[in-house]
Amino acid sequence: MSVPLLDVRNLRKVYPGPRRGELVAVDDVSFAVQPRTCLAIVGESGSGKSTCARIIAGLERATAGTVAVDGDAWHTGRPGTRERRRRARIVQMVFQDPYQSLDRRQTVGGCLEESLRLHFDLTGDERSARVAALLDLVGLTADHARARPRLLSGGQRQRVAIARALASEPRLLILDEAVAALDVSIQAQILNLLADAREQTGVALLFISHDLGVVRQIADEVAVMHHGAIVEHGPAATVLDAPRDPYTRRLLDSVPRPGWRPTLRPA
Ligand SMILES: Nc1ncnc2c1ncn2[C@@H]1O[C@H](COP(=O)(O)OP(=O)(O)OP(=O)(O)O)[C@@H](O)[C@H]1O
Repeated sequence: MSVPLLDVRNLRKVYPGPRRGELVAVDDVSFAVQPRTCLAIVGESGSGKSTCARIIAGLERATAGTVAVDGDAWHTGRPGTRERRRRARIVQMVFQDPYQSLDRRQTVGGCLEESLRLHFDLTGDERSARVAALLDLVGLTADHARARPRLLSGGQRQRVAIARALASEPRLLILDEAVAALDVSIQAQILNLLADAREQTGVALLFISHDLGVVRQIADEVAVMHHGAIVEHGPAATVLDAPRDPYTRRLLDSVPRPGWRPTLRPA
């Protein structure tokens, strides 16, 4: 088997807990992401998904364990500026709320240009052409390039956040609940655009979500997290259609299916 793009081994994160105790947020987690594939990490709120993502992206220190990219071991402490920039060429992250991460005073075009300036030595014309190509990739136009985030819808803002993340031509995009705040029809559009981006750029996806319906639409492989540990990991069709672990089954049972009706209990 070829060297994975991302290889996470025995990751552990312990936070100080209540009353001088410890809170084990991530407990001996291992997984790999192959180039050009999508691994989804699913689980309920508090299961440790975001903590794993933040450690891989260098936003959080690991207590123990290793993260290797292309076989190159990454120090799991907090990286310095130069190392952060080097890693940003390889791994980018998109969060749930793009409004928080976009500069409200900056136009969409300005935001993409800034990212390109940070990572590449391009002429003005080359940069403009790259901005146009990125906008096109995420289904936005030159009109959007002149707009500021407050004039955009939630879905459009998330498109901008994805374009900005793709500007550095990363090998891996980590999406942490990136479609959770969007309407179902907008979610579907964003998932389609991620599939197109994957096809066109070859970027691999680490897709973090509590929503198994969404995961079914995008993932090749699924890892299920519960209380900080991975309880099941395999091809998406196997995990979602023939789960072996009781927790995965419970998680799947709680997803509304077509024709599902809420049970009304008397008050
Ligand atoms: N900075 C922190 N300090 C202390 N505890 C933390 C911190 N960040 C996360 N935790 C705790 O670690 C556990 C895992 O949190 P994490 O955010 O990774 O879970 P999650 O599965 O991503 O859930 P969510 O989707 O709600 O963020 C939770 O119990 C959380 O309260």
